[in-house]
Amino acid sequence: MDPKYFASQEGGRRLKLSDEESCINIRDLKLWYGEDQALKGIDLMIPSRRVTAFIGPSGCGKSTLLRCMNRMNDLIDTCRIEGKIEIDGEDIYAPKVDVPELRRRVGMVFQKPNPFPKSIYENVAYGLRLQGVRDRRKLDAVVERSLKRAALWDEVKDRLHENAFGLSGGQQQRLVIARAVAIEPEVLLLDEPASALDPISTAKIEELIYELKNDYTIVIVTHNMQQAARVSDYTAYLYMGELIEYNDTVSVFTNPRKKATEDYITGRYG
Ligand SMILES: Nc1ncnc2c1ncn2[C@@H]1O[C@H](COP(=O)(O)OP(=O)(O)OP(=O)(O)O)[C@@H](O)[C@H]1O
Repeated sequence: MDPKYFASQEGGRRLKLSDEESCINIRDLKLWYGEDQALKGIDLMIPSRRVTAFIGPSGCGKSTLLRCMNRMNDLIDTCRIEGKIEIDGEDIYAPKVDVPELRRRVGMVFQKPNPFPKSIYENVAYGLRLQGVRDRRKLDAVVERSLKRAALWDEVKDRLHENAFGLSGGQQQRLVIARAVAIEPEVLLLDEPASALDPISTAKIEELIYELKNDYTIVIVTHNMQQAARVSDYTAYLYMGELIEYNDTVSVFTNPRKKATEDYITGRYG
């Protein structure tokens, strides 16, 4: 793969995990759905204000691992977790943790855009209204700023009060990202955010991810190897619930340490 494709090559410098400031620390994380173990002792440090991609074959545990980071797996009755996840040094599974507040800090965007059946404006203002913000000028400012952050403002500024379902799929996904950033999270978890979109919308989402990493720690699950190479600074390759390889994206794609990683990224797997 041509090095110019790699976001992490910007400015010709190679990123190094050991130089990074840690945002999320995962230690010996094990997870079961009933009797089935989906994560088998994951150790991973996710750096601040970088993009980290999870890649690996279907069923290897990418989404499960992502969902652990804002405790979305709490919603699954059969799910049991051992090990530790710290965000900014705080154990997110400690009993005192306020889970809704954790989910405000750690926003999530899914594969299929899921705007609420409300206007564009109200979708973005939603989180602030939940927090009790009533001041119209403040809401207006946050809606505008968030839509600009999500590179959607110019396309929707004249129809803010129309229903969000009138937007295209790609616009809806950017709206969902605007809704997530409106409440100022620290981390954005993106679970295959572009896999339901056409190539032009996908390119817009990728550009957006590139912009957003200045302000947020981003973790993205993707099936698309080119996408992982294009958008991420670091790549983790998972296989059957284990972390096989984790390094800066250029190294993983051009000089993987493990044969299993090489087989997967070159398409020789399966
Ligand atoms: N809610 C659930 N209940 C039971 N088992 C689950 C649940 N969610 C996932 N699993 C199982 O856990 C394992 C890991 O699934 P997960 O969705 O995390 O993998 P993935 O790598 O994200 O896959 P894909 O790329 O297909 O989305 C799989 O064996 C899956 O069947």
